[in-house]
Amino acid sequence: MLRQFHKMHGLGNDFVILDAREQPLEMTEALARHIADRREGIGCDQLILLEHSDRADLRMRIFNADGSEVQSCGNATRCVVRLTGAATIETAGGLLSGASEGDAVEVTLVEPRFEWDAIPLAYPLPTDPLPMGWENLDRPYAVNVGNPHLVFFVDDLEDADLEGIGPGIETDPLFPERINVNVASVGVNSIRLRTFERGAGLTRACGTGACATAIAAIRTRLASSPVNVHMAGGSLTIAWAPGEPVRMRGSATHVFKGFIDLP
Ligand SMILES: N[C@@H](CCC[C@H](N)C(=O)O)C(=O)O
Repeated sequence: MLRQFHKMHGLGNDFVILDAREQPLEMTEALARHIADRREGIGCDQLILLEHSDRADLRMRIFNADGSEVQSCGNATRCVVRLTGAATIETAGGLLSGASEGDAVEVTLVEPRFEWDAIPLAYPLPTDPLPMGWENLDRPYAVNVGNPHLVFFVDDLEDADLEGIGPGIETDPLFPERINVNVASVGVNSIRLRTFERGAGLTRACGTGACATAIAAIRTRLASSPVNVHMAGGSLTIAWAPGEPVRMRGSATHVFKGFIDLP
């Protein structure tokens, strides 16, 4: 059956968005991987499936390029708010909200979690920081913002071979659900960030990575809220205070609309 899709991106982190609210669609890991494949399918970092929700304006399901279904995606949340006008969005990572404001979209994600079993880790360890190291990356902060992140603060962003070291950290048995890996350097209330995403590899920007990194920086007083986070694809403004959900503001871009033949 021919289905319409939207290609969108948030700061170069790109998505195929399929709206299955009227016509349900059974998504499998293999089908998601095929659609996300840049040679065989349409190509994207994440496939986003919109479904009906009883709790919110819509339900957003997120599939990484490797086909794995995950809980949250900050950049896609802004894209879905822009595309549909939804004010509330149900995800596996929690209930989110958002609104378009001129060229920008502001979304409120969830309250971050820091406990070892909420990250989750395989066994109890402190998470602020985690007393662990991988090659020249040491003592990351672990933060769950709906999905799991590690944040390494470094002096020189270019020193970290994130592409080389990312897969080993992502799949370390310490992280039973795998993990997203962020490397960041902090300037005067601004952060430079690179992210190796679980199930997708290096991306041009990661919204939840920016949130997790800003939260870790605010918590450790390296930065104060709101803070600008700069990534290869552009910048986001992140606001957070302890005990509150994290807020993210940035662009969401529609690229084109097309049709794909799906079973
Ligand atoms: N690009 C995203 C995060 C997508 C999911 C992530 N790779 C995971 O597995 O948790 C973002 O903008 O937040």
